[in-house]
Amino acid sequence: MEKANIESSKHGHVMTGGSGTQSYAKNSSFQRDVADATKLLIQNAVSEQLNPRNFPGLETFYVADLGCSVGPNTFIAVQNIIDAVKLKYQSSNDKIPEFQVLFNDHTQNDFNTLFKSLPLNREYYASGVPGSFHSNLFPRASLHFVHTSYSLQWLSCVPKEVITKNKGRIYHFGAGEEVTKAYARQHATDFANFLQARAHEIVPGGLMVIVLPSRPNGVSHSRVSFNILNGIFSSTFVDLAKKGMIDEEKVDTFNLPIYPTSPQELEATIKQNGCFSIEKIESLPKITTADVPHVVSLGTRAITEGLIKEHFGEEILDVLFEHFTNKLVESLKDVESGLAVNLFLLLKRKDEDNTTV
Ligand SMILES: C[S@@+](CC[C@H](N)C(=O)[O-])C[C@H]1O[C@@H](n2cnc3c(N)ncnc32)[C@H](O)[C@@H]1O
Ligand SMILES: [Mg+2]
Repeated sequence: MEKANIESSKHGHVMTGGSGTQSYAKNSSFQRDVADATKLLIQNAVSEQLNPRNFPGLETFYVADLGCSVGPNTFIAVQNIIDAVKLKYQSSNDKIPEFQVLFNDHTQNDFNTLFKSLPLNREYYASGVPGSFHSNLFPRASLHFVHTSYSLQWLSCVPKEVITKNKGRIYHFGAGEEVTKAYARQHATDFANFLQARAHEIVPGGLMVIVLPSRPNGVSHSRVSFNILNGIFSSTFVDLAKKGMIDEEKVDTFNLPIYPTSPQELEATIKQNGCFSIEKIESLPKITTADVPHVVSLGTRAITEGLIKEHFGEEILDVLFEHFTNKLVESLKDVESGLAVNLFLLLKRKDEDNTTV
């Protein structure tokens, strides 16, 4: 029995490193548009919800970006946060603190590329923090602002029961209720662990912004663009297996550990955790990037090729993504006809006795 896909996600699957033509850095313009779309929301979040008086005499303001990858998007998000915090301190006549930014991702993330591309004129100290954000990464009550964008759709692992049930596809969409429910349960468990760790690390009155692809409440998975796209990606593998280019059994045992959750699912876990108040939960304005098949294909490759290489071998990558691009020429309209909802959540850490600060 193949176990590669569980084990690989245990070590943590990372985006394609470096700054070459197939790197995440060069193929994540959609995620950059998401970061740009959050600028105003972050500004409002800080202006309305961050109170410098909660941190009297603060010398250093700690910002963490979780699942930062290699840049440049993380630098955009971090700058948006720092600009907003400076503005808030200025307008309330409080002394502006220094900023320490903690860039987190899995251990295998290409932190070298991240460090080499740090903005030269940055107004913050930078450190890298390796490890999974599903567990504790920072000391108690040490963070003032946590940000995470397009990372919390990743599960810590493929749910065990899916390995044997999800034959003939690499994604939960279309696999039936049982498989989808297993993914939903895994996401809820992972998110609960994520929140527990952040509750330990974020200072009372500290803020957390979570941005992620999502499924609107009550909407079937089949109407969500994110799922339609991954469904087409999944059928690319099946086509290659039919042509004898990859092993059918390998397709059965391969599963993408990603799940677009709904506001309802997130809210239930946040309430259960009890340490955060939900200050905002809303959809981002629609990202209007013109989707072009080869751009979408390259973007998908920069995100998934590490996982695929490990399971199927490097030699299938070029032909797989060429076929995926060709399929998208026909079917990108199906993705575009679905609902593409990106969620913006603003949480605030309650006081030690769990009253809202
Ligand atoms: C699509 S990238 C998003 C990167 C960046 N935030 C952006 O918006 O461009 C998702 C990132 O989340 C990271 N990631 C996924 N699960 C993680 C975990 N459990 N702990 C830390 N990082 C994780 C991946 O390694 C990857 O770099
Ligand atoms: Mg499978």
